[in-house]
Amino acid sequence: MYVGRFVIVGPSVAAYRVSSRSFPNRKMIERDGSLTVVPTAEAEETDNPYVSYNCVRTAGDQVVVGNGSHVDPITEKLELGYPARDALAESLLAMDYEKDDYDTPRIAGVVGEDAYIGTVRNDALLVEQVDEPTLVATYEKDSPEPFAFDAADAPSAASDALDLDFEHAVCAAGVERTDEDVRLAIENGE
Ligand SMILES: NC(=O)c1ncn([C@@H]2O[C@H](COP(=O)(O)O)[C@@H](O)[C@H]2O)c1NC=O
Repeated sequence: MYVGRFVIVGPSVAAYRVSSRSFPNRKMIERDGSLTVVPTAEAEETDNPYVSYNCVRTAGDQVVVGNGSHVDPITEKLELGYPARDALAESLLAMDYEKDDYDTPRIAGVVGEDAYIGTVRNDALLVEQVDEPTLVATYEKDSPEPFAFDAADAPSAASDALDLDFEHAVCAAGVERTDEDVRLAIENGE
């Protein structure tokens, strides 16, 4: 099954995976504590505005994951003290679904003392508190649903997400939050 990009919120572990039919030549890099999706050296030039972005950012002891540029305003609102529910709902609604050929939804998660997951589609805005591993994807599985995911730390969250049996895996990020710190990991595919 092809579900496109997906987010899993654990609730103290999270993962974000890029799966892509159209833009497979991408990888994640770490910059100043953020993870960014960028083209690989082999990638053809594109003017698609949705395929390179910060996919993981930290705001104090909270971490934001998502499939596009909405990760930035969500992070900035958390830094201003907005509750995670409101930061997600306001940013997703303001930026809305992607204006591409598929009306691709925006998906995101926040890991913190409380954890949330959300999506904005062309027919819905959904933001939910998470207390068990929960997945939302851009296609097919496009409403948050419980999902068996038992990764215990950031590296295994990234590698387990990359290995999940959904088509066209490209790269994945893992997040682990403890009371002491936040850890991030990257797993880039072949
Ligand atoms: N975030 C991403 O990594 C990403 N990759 C592709 N898209 C969008 O989704 C469309 C479909 O891509 P694909 O056929 O790879 O699923 C692309 O034309 C692009 O508008 C993305 N936008 C949202 O998921």
